[in-house]
Amino acid sequence: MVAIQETELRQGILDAIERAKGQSQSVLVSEVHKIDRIDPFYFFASGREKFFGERFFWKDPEGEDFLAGLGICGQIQSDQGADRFFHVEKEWKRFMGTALVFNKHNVNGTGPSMFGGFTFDPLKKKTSLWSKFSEALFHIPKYMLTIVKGEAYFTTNVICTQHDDMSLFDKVTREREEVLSNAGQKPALGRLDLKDIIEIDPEAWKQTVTDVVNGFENSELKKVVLARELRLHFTDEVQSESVLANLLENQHKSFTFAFESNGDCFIGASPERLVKKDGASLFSACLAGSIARGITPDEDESLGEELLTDEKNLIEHQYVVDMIKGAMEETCDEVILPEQPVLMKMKYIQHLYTPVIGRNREGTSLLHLVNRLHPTPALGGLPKQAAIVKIREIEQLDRGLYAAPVGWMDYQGNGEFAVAIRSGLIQGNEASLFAGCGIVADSNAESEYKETSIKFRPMLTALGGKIT
Ligand SMILES: C=C(O[C@H]1C=CC=C(C(=O)O)[C@@H]1O)C(=O)O
Ligand SMILES: [Mg+2]
Repeated sequence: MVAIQETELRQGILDAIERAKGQSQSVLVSEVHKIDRIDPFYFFASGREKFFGERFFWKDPEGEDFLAGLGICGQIQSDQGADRFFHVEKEWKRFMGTALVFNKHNVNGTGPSMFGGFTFDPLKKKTSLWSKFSEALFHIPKYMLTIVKGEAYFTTNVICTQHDDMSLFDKVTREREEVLSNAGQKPALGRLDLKDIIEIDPEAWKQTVTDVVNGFENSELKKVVLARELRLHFTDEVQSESVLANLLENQHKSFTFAFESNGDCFIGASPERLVKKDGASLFSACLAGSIARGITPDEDESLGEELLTDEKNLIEHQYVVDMIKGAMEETCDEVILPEQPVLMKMKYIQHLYTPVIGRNREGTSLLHLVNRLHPTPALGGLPKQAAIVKIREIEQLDRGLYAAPVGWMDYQGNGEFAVAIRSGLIQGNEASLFAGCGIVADSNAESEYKETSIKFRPMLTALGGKIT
């Protein structure tokens, strides 16, 4: 069992209550301890009973960084369209401006941090599907486990108001002990009993692809990413833990995430980084252009070769490279990227991949970069604004957080956002899965349809579906 012996929390809470009285606003106290390693998945799962609907999980593709949060001690949200990035940034700064932080460890993702995301397009008409998520939604957890390079850190966040007294300290330390004593236990996972899969209007989707291709000639548009949806029904309630366990087992080289809000859970295993900030170092990625994996090593290699030389996929990819390079150059002194894409091989699919590294000029925040980059032409299209408008008009789908920035930021401004593809929304005993592909002048509706079918596989299999 992991125990926390020494704590500065008592004094912190005392000071924060005083501060809250003086300022007539609530004050966050955050304390970080280095602890013996706990499995972050066990930690997430251990919160089911007490914190269901208030949890998040995050793993980076290298499997080096994990964040898992239980409980919500603060929330930042916005349903405004245009300035939601700015709003979240402003609220976060306001929160952090008064916070008392006890953190001896200079490690990203420890101390006060928020986890969440921005929907793909706040101006798209919202359906009931995404009613549990705002256009921008971030949670500051009560308890957070951070694993960085094998070392474990535990953050306790407490909000103190002018009306609190020291009974708050007793309450928090008792709850924290309980959280830590449950956290190391292997969870019992529920069965996933998938009843049926409804493919939402595939013929209409193919027709839309053909219409977009035919429309390119007389328009400024060069690329539009179109997505489609599967609706799944289960015999029983789907436990996000079971899905997450399957994703962690099978999708190693992915950002694996789960984000709960009001009982629904957005979950996925995405190969695509939007942007990571570590001090002045920035990392982004261009990921577009796809082909299946081969059954034999020879077939796999020749499919990879085909992708690396295929004109249509190279164009689809190059649009993304040009946009990300241009955006990074605006805020970086130096931007480094290889001249040619390489292959990124995932379990069921291979992609063209160009990593981008930059040195950030001082003052550019992570959320500014997220705003500037989203959506890249791997998710929206080119030109950016015209593509978003086109998708808004013709796509028969409420994307919500699909293809949108999902990730975390800490109180020092470091953090990471993935592009939430290969993802789905779990709602009781139903789920919606989403997959899209980049439509360019040389696209063919049938082969784009097949490409989306492959892209459904990671989530479909994680939910107990069969590979077709
Ligand atoms: C939009 C998706 O994939 C994007 C990322 C990689 C490759 C893509 C492609 O080749 O079309 C897409 O741009 C998705 O998986 O839903
Ligand atoms: Mg494609």
